[in-house]
Amino acid sequence: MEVGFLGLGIMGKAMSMNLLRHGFKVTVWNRTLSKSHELVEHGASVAETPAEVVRKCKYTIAMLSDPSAALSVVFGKDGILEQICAGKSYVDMSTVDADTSSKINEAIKERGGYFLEAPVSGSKKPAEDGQLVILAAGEKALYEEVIPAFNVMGKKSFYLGQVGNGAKMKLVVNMIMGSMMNAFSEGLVLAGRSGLEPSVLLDVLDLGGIANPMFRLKGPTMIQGSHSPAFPLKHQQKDMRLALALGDETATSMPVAAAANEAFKKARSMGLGDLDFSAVYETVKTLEEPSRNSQLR
Ligand SMILES: NC(=O)C1=CN([C@@H]2O[C@H](COP(=O)(O)OP(=O)(O)OC[C@H]3O[C@@H](n4cnc5c(N)ncnc54)[C@H](OP(=O)(O)O)[C@@H]3O)[C@@H](O)[C@H]2O)C=CC1
Ligand SMILES: O=CC(=O)O
Repeated sequence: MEVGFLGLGIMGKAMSMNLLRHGFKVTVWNRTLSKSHELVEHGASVAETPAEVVRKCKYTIAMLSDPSAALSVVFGKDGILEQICAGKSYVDMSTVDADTSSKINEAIKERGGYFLEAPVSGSKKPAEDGQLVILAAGEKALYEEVIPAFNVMGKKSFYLGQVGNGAKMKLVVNMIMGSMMNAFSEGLVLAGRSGLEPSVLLDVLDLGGIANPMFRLKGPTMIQGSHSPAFPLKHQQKDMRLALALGDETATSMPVAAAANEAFKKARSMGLGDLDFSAVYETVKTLEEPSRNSQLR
């Protein structure tokens, strides 16, 4: 199967590498050309524009940062719309909102093409290991056609119905994850400030009913103050923002998510946006400092 792949960031690089490893013929495009070099060493071809990828490939997959990137690659100069036509398909795996996905779907359908949204749950390591959870929605026939590619990139694919449902499911999941990360960060800080050993807290958590892979994976590095990016904090904040907008639309009160979003915004304002989203821990530590200092004075 020949596929195009747009966006070779943390996720796109790992996902396209998996496709190559499993025998897919892959043509890649990335805004910053240098990121395609490693893929080329592993057998990928490079295209100069998203339009060129679509011209060459029946199926084009995208993994881009946010709604504005997703829209510009479709609607911009040399974008997807310039070449999409009957018999060609576009699968956007970026995390965006339902409105963005719907705009893309309508434009592609107008030109006779097929569209599937398919955001993923799982981070850098699951992407490298082909263990993502794929949340697809849109053209059912296309979903069935691209299952071989999904099976390489993920451990489980869900088909969720009409376009928008994949985006919504992903935003709900990441809203929960971002809120959990904030509670976890506060717990680690609280433990330390209470004279407890944060590493022991990790052991206690891991044996109880709220044990989870995220605490297990991120806890030890967070304690060390190391936040090498697997899931960049700026993207987690984008997801909180989009989830809160979904909450606005559906009149869903989400005070916990709103507070978590503020913490991620604070972290971005501190210049931590390109670090892992676990860096919100540093914000919690900093926010605690003033009252702590005044107590010490
Ligand atoms: N990292 C993770 O753990 C996960 C991320 N996601 C989601 O996947 C998507 C990608 O994430 P990730 O790989 O981590 O992000 P990165 O920041 O590592 O990569 C973003 C990609 O988008 C491209 N891009 C950004 N803006 C534009 C633009 N205006 N036009 C064209 N290309 C653009 C970048 O190109 P360039 O190299 O030129 O900057 C890069 O290829 C996001 O939507 C994220 O929320 C979902 C699950 C897990
Ligand atoms: O979107 C991030 C993830 O880990 O899933």
